[in-house]
Amino acid sequence: MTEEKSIMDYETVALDDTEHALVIIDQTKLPGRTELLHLKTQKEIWVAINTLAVRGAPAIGDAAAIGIYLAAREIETDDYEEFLRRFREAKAYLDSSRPTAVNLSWALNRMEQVVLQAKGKPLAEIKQMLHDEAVKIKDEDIWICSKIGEYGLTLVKKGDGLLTHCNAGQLATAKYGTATAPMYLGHQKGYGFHVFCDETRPQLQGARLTSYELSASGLDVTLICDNMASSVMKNGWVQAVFVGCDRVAANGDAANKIGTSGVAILAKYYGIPFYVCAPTSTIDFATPTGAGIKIEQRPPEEVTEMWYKERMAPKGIKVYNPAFDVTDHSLITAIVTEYGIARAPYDVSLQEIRRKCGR
Ligand SMILES: CSC[C@H]1O[C@H](OP(=O)(O)O)[C@H](O)[C@@H]1O
Repeated sequence: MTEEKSIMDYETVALDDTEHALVIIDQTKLPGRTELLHLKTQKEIWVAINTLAVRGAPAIGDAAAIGIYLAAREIETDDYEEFLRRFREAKAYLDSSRPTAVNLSWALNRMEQVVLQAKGKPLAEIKQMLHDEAVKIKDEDIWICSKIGEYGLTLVKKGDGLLTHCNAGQLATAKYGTATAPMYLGHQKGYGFHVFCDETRPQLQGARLTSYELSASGLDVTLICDNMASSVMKNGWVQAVFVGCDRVAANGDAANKIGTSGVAILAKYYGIPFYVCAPTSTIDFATPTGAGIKIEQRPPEEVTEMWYKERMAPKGIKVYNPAFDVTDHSLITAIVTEYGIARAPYDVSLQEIRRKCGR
C-alpha cells in the first residue's frame, strides 16, 4: 500500500522539461483534493493565476517566470525584434492576470531583462537563458524564504503563540513560505509554537491552506474565524503575529490579504508585535506609499457562495470584495527580509535593505 503523500511533498510550482509545462497544485481544490495541473498554454496559466489555482506573491512570480519561458519557446522566428515584440505581448498578457502582488511584474520584468541583455545571441540560446532564469527565480525563492525564517525566528522564543492571516506558507512560495518560514524552522528546532490561523474569508486561505500545511508538518495549529483574532490576543495566547505581503511601498505600508490591517490594529491594541515577512522582490520602491497600491477587486460569488454549501447571502446583494488591504507602516513592528530586519522609519531602513540587495 503506497503511503499517502503529504501536501508538503508536492512542489507548489514546477517546470516539467519533458512536456514543457508549468505544473502546479490546484489550490482551489485544497484541502479536499490534491490535484496537479499541467499548464502549457498562456491562457491556461493566466486563468490559473487569476482564479488562485496558483497564488501567493512569490509563487505567482515563480509561475509567471516559467509561463513566460514557455511562451518564448513557442515563438518561431529568426528575427530578434519580432521575437522581442511577441515576448512582450505574452508578458503583458500574463501581467494582466492579477494587479496587486508585485512579484508578478517583478518576475516578468526580470525575464525581459534576460532577452534585452542577450540581444545579438541566437534565439535558441536566449530561450535556454530564459529557461535557466526561470529555474533560478524559483531556486532563489527557496533561499529567500529560508533566510526570512532565520531572521524571523530571532524575533520569537520557545513556546510562543503565533497568529497568521491568509496563507503566506509553502503553498504561496516555492518552499517554506514567508510568514510560515519562522514557524517551520522553529518547529524543526523544537520551539513548540502554537499557531492560530485566521480562516481568512472569503477565499479561506487560512482554513484551507495554512492550517492544512502547518498541521501536515506536525505543528500545533488552531483554526479560528477572522472575528476571533481579538479574543485569542486578549486571552494572552498570542506573542507575535507573522503575515506575508503582496506589495510593500517605499514607506513600509504593506498590502496583504484583506483583513490584515485589522489584525495589525488588534495587535497594536494588545501590545503584540506584528511582523510582515517580505522578500525584497515584494518591496516596490517605485510606489511611495500604500495609497499607490492597486487593490484587486474580486468576484462577489467568492463572498456569497463559492465556499459554502448553503447560500450565505441573498441573491443580488451588493458586495464589496477587495482582495487586499494596506496596513499602515505605523502599525508594523518590523519588516523581515532575506537581507535582514527593517524597522521604522521604513523610508530609511528599506533603503538600507535596498543597498544590501543592490536594487
Ligand atoms: C507569501 S505572500 C502570500 C500572500 O498572497 C496572498 O494573497 P492571495 O492568496 O490572494 O494570492 C496573501 O495576501 C498572502 O499573504
